[in-house]
Amino acid sequence: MSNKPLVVVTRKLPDVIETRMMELFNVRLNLDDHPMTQAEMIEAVKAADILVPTVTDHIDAAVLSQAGPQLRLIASFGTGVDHIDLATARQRGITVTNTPGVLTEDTADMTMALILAVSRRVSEGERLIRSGKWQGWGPMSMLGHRIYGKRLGIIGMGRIGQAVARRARGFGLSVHYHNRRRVAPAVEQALEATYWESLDQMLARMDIISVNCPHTPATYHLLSARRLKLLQKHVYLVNTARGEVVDENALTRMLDKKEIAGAGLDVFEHEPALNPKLLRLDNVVLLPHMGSATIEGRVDMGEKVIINIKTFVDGHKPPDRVLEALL
Ligand SMILES: O=C(O)C(=O)[C@@H](O)[C@H](O)[C@H](O)CO
Repeated sequence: MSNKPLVVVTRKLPDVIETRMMELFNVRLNLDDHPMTQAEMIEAVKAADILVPTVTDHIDAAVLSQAGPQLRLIASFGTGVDHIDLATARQRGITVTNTPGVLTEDTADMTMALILAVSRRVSEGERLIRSGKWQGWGPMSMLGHRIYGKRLGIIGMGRIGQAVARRARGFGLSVHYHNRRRVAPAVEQALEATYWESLDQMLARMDIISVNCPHTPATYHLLSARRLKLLQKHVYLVNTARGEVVDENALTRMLDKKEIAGAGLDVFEHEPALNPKLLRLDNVVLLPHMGSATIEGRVDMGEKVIINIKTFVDGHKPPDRVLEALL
């Protein structure tokens, strides 16, 4: 790539990262950090040599079909790439990278936070205090459920799923998992994790379910209405992965009818919109997609984007290339 490539960044990144990028590349920033419209995205792919999008940017075939021939790299700021049409990018010879690993621990922490928040009614208690209606301690008030000794079923045993498993062991949970492939025996032993080939059977036997798999065509509505019905009445479901993995309307109906005990949701099918009924349910903890939201994580993600761009610009294969086949 000849002189300084034009790098179009679609959202606000940490100052230290933007400064570094401006030293290295010819950068166009999104100064007011508004989510780009499709028209703005099309304008960006027409101009950019390198695009740095985030989860709020839909890089679909319609957008990519308008990309200029100079667009050679999409260096995504984030791990999930379900907002990018990878097949069309590959057809156009556009390399796609992401930022895996650097937000694993933060997202696993938030998963545990949601498991504790929903099972111990943390948000409800906080709302009661803020409502001014708290009458003081009562022996039977705000009773939740113990998680120590319970069975946790993790869907997706990649980096984040394994980080959740490590934490869950610390909380005295027994760890179970379903994944496309069984993890290495050494990893399973280290995590004291039990593999379930049948997702249906695992769903029917767990106390807590954590969704930690990527959203791909194969995992869309993996937790369908039929599968959600396999969950027992006392179960808590937590999702810090992608909303599209769960049939949100079916889940909402079950939560409303107390067919499961509760849910902790950080992601939704049509973010930022969510099923309005969820807002009225006490047995649901709702978060605005902040699973990985730490300043340390954002800086680390930014540094990974810079390394991916620099190696690409220097004519080498970037370290975090997204290979469709692996998804
Ligand atoms: O990495 C992901 O896949 C996420 O969902 C979040 O951690 C990111 O913050 C977001 O994607 C930024 O683009």
